[in-house]
Amino acid sequence: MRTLITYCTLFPRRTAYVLIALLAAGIAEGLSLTALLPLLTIAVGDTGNSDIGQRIVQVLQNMGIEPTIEAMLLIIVGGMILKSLILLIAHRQVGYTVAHVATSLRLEFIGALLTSRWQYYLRQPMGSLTNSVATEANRAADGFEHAAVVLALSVQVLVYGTVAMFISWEATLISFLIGIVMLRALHQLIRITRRAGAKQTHLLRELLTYLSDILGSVKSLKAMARDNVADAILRDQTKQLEKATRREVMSREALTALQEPIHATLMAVGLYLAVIIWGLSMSSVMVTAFLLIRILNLLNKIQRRYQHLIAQESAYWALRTAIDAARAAAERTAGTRQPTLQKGISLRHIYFDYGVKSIFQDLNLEIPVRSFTTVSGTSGVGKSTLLDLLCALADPKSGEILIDGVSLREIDPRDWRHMIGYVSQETVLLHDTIISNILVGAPTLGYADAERALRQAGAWDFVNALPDGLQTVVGERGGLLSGGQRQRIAIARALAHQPLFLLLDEPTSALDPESERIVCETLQRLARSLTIVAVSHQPALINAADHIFTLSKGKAERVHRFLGTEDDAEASSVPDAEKAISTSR
Ligand SMILES: Nc1ncnc2c1ncn2[C@@H]1O[C@H](COP(=O)(O)OP(=O)(O)OP(=O)(O)O)[C@@H](O)[C@H]1O
Repeated sequence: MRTLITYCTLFPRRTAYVLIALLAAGIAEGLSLTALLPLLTIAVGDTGNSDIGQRIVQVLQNMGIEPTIEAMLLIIVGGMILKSLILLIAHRQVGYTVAHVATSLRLEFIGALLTSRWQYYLRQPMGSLTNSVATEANRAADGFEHAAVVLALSVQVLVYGTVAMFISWEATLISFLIGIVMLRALHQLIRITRRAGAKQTHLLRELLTYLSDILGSVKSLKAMARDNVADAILRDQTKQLEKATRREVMSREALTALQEPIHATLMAVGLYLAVIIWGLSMSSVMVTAFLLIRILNLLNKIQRRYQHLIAQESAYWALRTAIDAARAAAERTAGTRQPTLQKGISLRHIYFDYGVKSIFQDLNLEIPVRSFTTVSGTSGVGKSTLLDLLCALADPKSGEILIDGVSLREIDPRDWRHMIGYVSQETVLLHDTIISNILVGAPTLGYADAERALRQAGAWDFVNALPDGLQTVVGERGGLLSGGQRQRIAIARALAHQPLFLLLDEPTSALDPESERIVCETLQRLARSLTIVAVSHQPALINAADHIFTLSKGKAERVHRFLGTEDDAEASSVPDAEKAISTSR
């Protein structure tokens, strides 16, 4: 019931349209049925025994309609056609609304997720997110459809009930009482459906979470013939899902199967009361019986539809919880100062931790503009975290990051990020063309920007040599390209919108020496007009930088280039910076 009310309050206008249309349809149907009585009375020549029959005949005569069989039949058929037309409009409205519900839930979830804090986003399993967008949004929208039908059927029950009341209030009352008893008696099956639906929602999430994890590392598992472990787990989860689905099917079918015999028994009792106990006229009994069958049928239908709604409701609530959690983790949008990058970036007394794990303690770092800075350090020391702080994906626990002297806290993170080009450590490309991968999220850019960015990243020659050039589809996660090619496409993506601040996390780790040389030269050239910070272990890249820092014990240490004797310099085939770094360690 809570879901039913929630749907109505979430989409009040659309629910109201649907209900008005269905109410009109119910009235049309009710009106055409009342014409049955005079039709029957005329057919059996029994007008004298039926009050209601006489009254309707009189009303029709007042309207200038002679109550002939033909006229009655026309009224019934006309009413039914009108009803069908109204139902068509109503059902179309329901269909459109169902699509709208799915779309708005999806957009709400995606919107909440994309504006959530990076640390929250990181903790979400990919499979669970895709399941929410695909499966849960659809199931929740199906739930809305069932809710709308439950409401519409309830309206129809009211219409029928009202019509039936005029004919025999006793029979109507009895049939409602009987209907309520039936609904209560079969409610246990609804409970089973609710549990089975919730189980399916939970299992679908687990299954898709596991599946997407496995698909992410399927190559290494396959190479070691260990994919059968994944197979076994996926099989087990799929079987459990089937079990839950069977339970839902069983309870649904049991409800339908039990409704029929109970219905027939109750009808027999109803007829007995009407004919034998109350001694109603034959025509009234026939119409009453007809109306009672309709009422009980409608009540049965309501219960069946309600059961469908209950089977889907857990998907809606799971999605709602996910949306609310993402909203609660929304990243700050406060900050009104417009960022500039004319002077430099300063990190002052930065403290940062991931819960119990402390990463930075009193970190201080100066990054001058139009320069190339590299940061190195042992694995896990916090190099990527430093980049996260610089692009405001993480906030320091204390201390300040100053952009041209303005605290990053006073700047809207999105305004700041518009000025940033970022190359992540793991190069994951979209399953799309090279040009789409480069221009993604930047609709104002075009072919010329992509070509310039590819040239800057030293990737133009290999892309141009491909049969489809920029239109080459790179495959799942860019799998049809080599690691080095992927990395250069990622660098081109970061350069496409001509950022002022370029952040690179191990940008040359997958490159051959020649490609690395090209990228280093590119970065040195770019550093004349923009500010670059690269995290790297690669001697060539470190050596190409203007400023070199190492991270150690939560602090940054400036590494000065080794200024040895001429002999030392000549002997140095290992990059100077690397020597200096190893000396400083
Ligand atoms: N979201 C997170 N939640 C908790 N701990 C994290 C999170 N991200 C990173 N860490 C931990 O913080 C430490 C620093 O991680 P970070 O990725 O910044 O290191 P790194 O120096 O870039 O390492 P590598 O060179 O191996 O990439 C690591 O020990 C890591 O396990």
